[in-house]
Amino acid sequence: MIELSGLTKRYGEKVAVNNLTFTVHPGIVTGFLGPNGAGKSTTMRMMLGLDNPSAGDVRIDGKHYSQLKDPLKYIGALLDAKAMHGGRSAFNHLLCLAQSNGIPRGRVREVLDTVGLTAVAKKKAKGFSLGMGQRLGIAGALLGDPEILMFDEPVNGLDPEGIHWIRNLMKSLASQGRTVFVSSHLMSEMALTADHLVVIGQGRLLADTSMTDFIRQNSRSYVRLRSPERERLLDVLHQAGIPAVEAGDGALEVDGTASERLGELAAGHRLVLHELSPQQASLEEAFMRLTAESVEYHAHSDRPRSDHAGASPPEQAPGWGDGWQQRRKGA
Ligand SMILES: Nc1ncnc2c1ncn2[C@@H]1O[C@H](COP(=O)(O)OP(=O)(O)OP(=O)(O)O)[C@@H](O)[C@H]1O
Repeated sequence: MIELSGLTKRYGEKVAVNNLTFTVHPGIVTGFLGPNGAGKSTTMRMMLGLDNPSAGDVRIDGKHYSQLKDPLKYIGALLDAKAMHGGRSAFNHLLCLAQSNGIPRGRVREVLDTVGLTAVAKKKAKGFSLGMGQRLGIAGALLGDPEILMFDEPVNGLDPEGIHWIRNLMKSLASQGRTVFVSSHLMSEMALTADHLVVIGQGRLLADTSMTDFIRQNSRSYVRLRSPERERLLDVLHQAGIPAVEAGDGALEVDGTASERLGELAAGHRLVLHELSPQQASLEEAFMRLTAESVEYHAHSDRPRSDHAGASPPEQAPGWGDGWQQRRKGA
């Protein structure tokens, strides 16, 4: 596992990483999220001993990175796909890494095959596309067959087939009991890959929780109902003491009541329903809500809204009808 304790990095006045304490556990994929400049890469660099902490500590299986003998056998990382000697072939790049870490030559061919670069093994890395460079970086991470893997933006530049491949690779590495720590700005991809999330903003820890709990805690979940007898449905809900919100497209939205109960209530009153669908915000919405206050760099025309996926929508939010106002006033 990877253990961070009070990890801090200052660059002059700038506190890039601020007192981070969390543990990355084996057997699951842990996603590492944060807005631009939140401190993700700096944290990963310190995990790999590429930067020294200003304070605090990070340990890999109880040891500092510098104490690891043949570190590629403990932890493999993809940080920067371009961080390789462009004049070397893919094979020779990996061979150099292997030789400096006591890894047999045969393993180079294995990982080239795993990442699908066997056909271009003799080609110089400087001629590689972004996606090929990512694959070569991933091959380097896998080279020592390590128990811990760390990927910074691994799907950057990969085509859809490549994205699918890296997703399955990370899941299968975790299912083998390995520790997988991955950063990405692609929320839809992260939602499909990660079991657990660590979220930081302006260097500070904002969340360390399961994917399911993260979305539940940072978004609004509700049930959408549509009926050709909308007014009668509203009456039935009202009589049952269940507040409903008008969705704007003719549907009703109900917070805090399970879809099963709503379905049974409608059936009990012989009401036809055309829709009964539990809704959950996406990871992207939950992320934007949690990190809205921590976003440092944003375009003015697209300023993130702290209420984006709010459990308490704003009075003027589009799609929120009078029902919400009435419910709030009546609450
Ligand atoms: N060598 C450095 N010198 C000065 N400031 C730095 C240095 N490296 C990083 N920083 C600053 O530290 C902060 C965190 O940067 P970092 O690259 O770790 O963020 P990040 O979360 O990886 O961002 P992104 O998602 O944009 O890649 C930023 O404000 C950055 O400008």
